[in-house]
Amino acid sequence: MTMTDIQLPSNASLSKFSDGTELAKELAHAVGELLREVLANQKDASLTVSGGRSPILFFEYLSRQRLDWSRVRIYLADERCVPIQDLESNEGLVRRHLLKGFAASARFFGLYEPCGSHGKAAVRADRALSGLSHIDVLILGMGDDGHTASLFPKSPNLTEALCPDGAKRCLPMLAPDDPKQRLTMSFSMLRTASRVILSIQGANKLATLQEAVGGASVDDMPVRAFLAHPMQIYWCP
Ligand SMILES: O=C(O)[C@H](O)[C@@H](O)[C@H](O)[C@H](O)COP(=O)(O)O
Repeated sequence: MTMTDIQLPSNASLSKFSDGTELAKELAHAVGELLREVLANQKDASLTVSGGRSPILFFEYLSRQRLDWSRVRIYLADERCVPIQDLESNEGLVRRHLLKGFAASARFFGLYEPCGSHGKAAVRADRALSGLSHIDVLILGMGDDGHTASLFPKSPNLTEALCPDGAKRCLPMLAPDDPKQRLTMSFSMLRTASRVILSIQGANKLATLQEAVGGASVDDMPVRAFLAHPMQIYWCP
């Protein structure tokens, strides 16, 4: 499949990079620019990032961006219900690879704290997000199944989590692979983002994007919910 094969909606743009290093550098530069632009017009900026394996290099480069990080609030689009020390923890990932260098002075708001049950952890996170009225910059990833954040096809609560006007900011979700218990920002929370970048790597995800663009069911591929909104897509082989 060549890059020109994908017919994106008019509100989406696709940028191709030679490899993961170039993508990470360019994405970090672009996010740095976006945050500086927000901070030129607002007293602070909210950045919401996704976890997984591919953002690590992006986080490292983003931490080297020179801006007033003390005015940036960093949130997670989703989290695995594991201790921070667990290598699967997105909070652990952000603390190791992003909250350092110039970005060390940013304020970070984690999603997961052990509190008795998956449902209680989600209620706590939902309350903790009550101070987040809107997202200035949102970085999403995508799985081969078309999930984004932890909005997984077939997960319990998916219908509520995808409701555009849903009351909840965070819900408990189940991933098909371990750790299954996840917390995710809801679509109604994520859709407040003024600037959305989807960052994906590899041929499989390009094929998934093609499938997502070519279909309509958001339940089957939750990433579709975001394709109706302005979005930049960063991709490398
Ligand atoms: O916690 C997570 O796993 C992410 O938020 C998730 O939505 C991720 O972005 C995709 O699963 C892609 O993950 P990779 O970057 O590891 O392929």
